[in-house]
Amino acid sequence: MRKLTEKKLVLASHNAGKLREISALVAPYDISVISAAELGFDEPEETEDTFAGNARIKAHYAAQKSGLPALSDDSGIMVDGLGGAPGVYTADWAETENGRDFVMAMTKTWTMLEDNNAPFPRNAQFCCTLCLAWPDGHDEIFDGKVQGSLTWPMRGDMGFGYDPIFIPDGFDITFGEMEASKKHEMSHRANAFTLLKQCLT
Ligand SMILES: O=P(O)(O)OP(=O)(O)OP(=O)(O)OC[C@H]1O[C@@H](n2cnc3c(O)ncnc32)[C@H](O)[C@@H]1O
Ligand SMILES: [Mg+2]
Repeated sequence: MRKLTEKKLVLASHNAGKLREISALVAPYDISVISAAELGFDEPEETEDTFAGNARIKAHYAAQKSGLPALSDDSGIMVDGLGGAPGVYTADWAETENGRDFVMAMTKTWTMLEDNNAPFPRNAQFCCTLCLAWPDGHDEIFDGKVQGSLTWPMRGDMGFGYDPIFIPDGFDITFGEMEASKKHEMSHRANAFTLLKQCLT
């Protein structure tokens, strides 16, 4: 496993919620971060059908363009009652002509469960794959998950994406109602980051 010796890292994501969370996770280390958007990079097409495949595309693209190591995050929610969907296509489910609409995506997810008469609890897991890639083509991949169940109606305006309908196991609040510092202790992203820490110390 390669360690990060460089003190500067590109965050290869265009999602403001992820950037906030990843920046907070990296903050205790002596590493300065800059996002792909701040560097003016466009978003590469996510053409793979796995989290790791798309995480690799994003991290290698930013590492090549910047000449710096880059960290990407590919993530999504897998709903048991929908056979694991939307999974890798979680962001795609929110796409509209006018940009992403997560209220619409959450409504669609819940409506499909209702239509399927899915049993309760409506279990789901958030998955996150982090990819740390270097300009020479080397990469390290780390996976994290968090189990929980879906609830309706939506609750809370913290977090982002599908957070308002996801209750992590052992809690009675949604990620949308959870303080960021708490989410950073136990989210799919935090769990993947715990493994990635080996590269930072
Ligand atoms: O690809 P980048 O630029 O990183 O940003 P993105 O939003 O397109 O990210 P993904 O392609 O990985 O799509 C994952 C989607 O899954 C959702 N998601 C991932 N992590 C989440 C979290 O912690 N809370 C809520 N929703 C999350 C969120 O809506 C994302 O848009
Ligand atoms: Mg994306």
